[in-house]
Amino acid sequence: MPVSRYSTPRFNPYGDDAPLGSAGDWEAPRAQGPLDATVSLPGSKSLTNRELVLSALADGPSVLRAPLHSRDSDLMIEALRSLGTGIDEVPGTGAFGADLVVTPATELLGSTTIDCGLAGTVMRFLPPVAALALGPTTFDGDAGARRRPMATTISSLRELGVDIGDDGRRALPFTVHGSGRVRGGELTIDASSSSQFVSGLLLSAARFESGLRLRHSGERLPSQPHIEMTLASLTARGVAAEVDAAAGGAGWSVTPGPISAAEVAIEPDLSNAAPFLAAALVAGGRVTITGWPAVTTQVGADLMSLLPLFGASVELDGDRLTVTGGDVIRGMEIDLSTGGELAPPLVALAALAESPSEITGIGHIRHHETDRLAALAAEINGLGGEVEELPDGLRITPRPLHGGVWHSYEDHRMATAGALVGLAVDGVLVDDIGTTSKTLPQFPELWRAMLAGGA
Ligand SMILES: O=C(O)C1=C[C@@H](OP(=O)(O)O)[C@@H](O)[C@H](O)C1
Ligand SMILES: C=C(OP(=O)(O)O)C(=O)O
Repeated sequence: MPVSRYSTPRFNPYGDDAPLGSAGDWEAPRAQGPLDATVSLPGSKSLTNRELVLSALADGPSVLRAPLHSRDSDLMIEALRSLGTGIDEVPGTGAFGADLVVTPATELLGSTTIDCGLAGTVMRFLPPVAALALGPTTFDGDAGARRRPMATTISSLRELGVDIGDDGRRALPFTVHGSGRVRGGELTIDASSSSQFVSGLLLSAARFESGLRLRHSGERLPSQPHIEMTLASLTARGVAAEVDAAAGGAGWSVTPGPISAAEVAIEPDLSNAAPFLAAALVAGGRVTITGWPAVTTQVGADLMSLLPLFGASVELDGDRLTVTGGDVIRGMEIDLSTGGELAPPLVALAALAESPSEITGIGHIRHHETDRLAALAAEINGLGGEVEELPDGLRITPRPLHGGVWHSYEDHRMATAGALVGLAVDGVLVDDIGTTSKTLPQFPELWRAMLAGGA
């Protein structure tokens, strides 16, 4: 199995008792005063990995401009290549590496093993693609990936007539025995633990013989903007994909037909902007992110309304978004069900606020890279904080924090949340800052440049 340039060492957070200051810990820099920084960020993980999949299924070669290059996008590229897709690097138009030319395979071929790492987008978006390939494709990933929910992907494909072996598996590893065709049709699934179950099916559905009429039936549907992103990416490539009005917002249909080749410019990752923008609240001063899109389906755009709730002021000037910290960080009550991936930095902010907060609607983030509710509570409480786990969120009562090891749990957003706390607290040691390579390998440099007032 190819080893990604961005692989981080395997690490069991629950077994680790590394002493303070052990080799590999990253001393989170303290802010020395108010910030005045401009930061440019690499491309969106969610957009890059969707466009890679759609390009591989398209009717001709596509070009991705300024795509993300990180562990998650590397894994997606390697997986699609191993199914026969041509993916070539050409000189980049962005500041963060090569552009990509994606040439679809004449016929997708299985007989391969796909390493999903810890990438939800790889493990949920590619099994339907493997079903369209000829031959067996085995999916596996990190130890943490084997704990992430996959039952809905497996049962969906089985209901659409795809052979996934008969060993009753509900998680990685499993093998999709692709026959080169998927029947498609009507399907009802429970996507309450991840919107990626919906997106994964929709992305391939135009290539199913009957397309797909999909419904969600379950107690909640998290991360709906990510489903809107999937629909928008499909329609931009000429696919008839829409919300099924009859299903009250919890149904979608995709008509069978070609997926157009396209030249697509990938927007900067607005969710990765969260710790940088939140830094202006923690340290004071202001942080500007460049390349902020005027129109986007990225849930990170919600930071424009979320950060003012904590006391920031926000100004969009052309494509530059500036967040300026207020006198204090205010605590607040928010339902974050649409943007669970923004929870780690916002919980870190809440721990540094002047009054308590409750962040709810995010029970599903127990199934992200790690159980983020448990991890955030453990790490903040480990530094003297008071965070209580709720069934679907966290209650955060700010307390004076002290230094110590902040565990990353192989979770990029846990690592960056530790960096945010470390801006305000002496002696915070993030044990695995390298895990930010999942979506933002440049994080340590960009963070130091932000503190130095750089770009
Ligand atoms: O489709 C996507 O690109 C994503 C969907 C969301 O997943 P969940 O619905 O599992 O939260 C989000 O949290 C994740 O970071 C990326
Ligand atoms: C939940 C996340 O990732 P994944 O795409 O692996 O689900 C995330 O990036 O916050």
